[in-house]
Amino acid sequence: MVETTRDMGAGSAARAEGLHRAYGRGAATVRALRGVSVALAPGTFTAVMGPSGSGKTTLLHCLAGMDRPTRGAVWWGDTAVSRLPERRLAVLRRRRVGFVFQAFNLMPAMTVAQNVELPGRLAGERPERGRVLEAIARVGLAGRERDRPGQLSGGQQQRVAIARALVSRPQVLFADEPTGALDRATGHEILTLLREGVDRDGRTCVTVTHDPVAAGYADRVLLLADGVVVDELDRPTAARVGERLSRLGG
Ligand SMILES: Nc1ncnc2c1ncn2[C@@H]1O[C@H](COP(=O)(O)OP(=O)(O)OP(=O)(O)O)[C@@H](O)[C@H]1O
Repeated sequence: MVETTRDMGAGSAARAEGLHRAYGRGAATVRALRGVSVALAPGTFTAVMGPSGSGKTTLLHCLAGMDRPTRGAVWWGDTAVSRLPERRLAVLRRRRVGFVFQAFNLMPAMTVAQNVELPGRLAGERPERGRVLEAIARVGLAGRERDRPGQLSGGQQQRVAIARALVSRPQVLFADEPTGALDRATGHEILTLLREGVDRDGRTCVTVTHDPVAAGYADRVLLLADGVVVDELDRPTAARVGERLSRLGG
């Protein structure tokens, strides 16, 4: 197991210390994470890879405050996320992190702008029109604010989902296989957009992917197997990632 201690401590945008996450009880217990420690330096792009069932989504959900570890701690800057009561966590999560899913998860009856506004509205806030338009423009969809998701291509729908995640100006953007439902060329556009957010806006980005080419957009790849980090690659190329993955049987 590789302990990624290099960036530990203050200064990380987010970090996990000794994360364990078990599902179920007794003989049926699944140990999805078995002691994962990772630190995400601000303004970096990390790809999380590994065989199916290795714990990638569980790690992302724990780091994003969407799931609670059974043991261990998650930090966003100086804030101990895993100890926050649910309501405070919900408020902080909306301000500090964004999340993008493989399946876009847009509301089909709502317009692009309404989808982007939705998280704020659900939190009882009045949408700031300027911020909403800025987020939509940032993902290259200026002028499409009144369209419904059904009028957009898959790649454009994922852009809307990214705008929705970015409207609160989060420090960390988590993406779980954001290109998994897209063809390669469209996936490339989405990854370029995520990369630009890191390079231009200084955002921290973490993405789960099965695709070595997608991992090549990241600064660092973490390889998971059986709930632990087994390897780490800096400045990955698709070829090197593919080679390491095949060693893992993933
Ligand atoms: N809510 C849950 N209840 C029970 N078991 C779960 C739950 N979520 C995940 N697991 C189990 O935890 C393990 C890790 O799952 P996880 O989804 O994190 O893996 P993954 O690496 O993201 O897999 P994939 O690449 O297939 O999406 C798997 O054995 C999975 O079946």
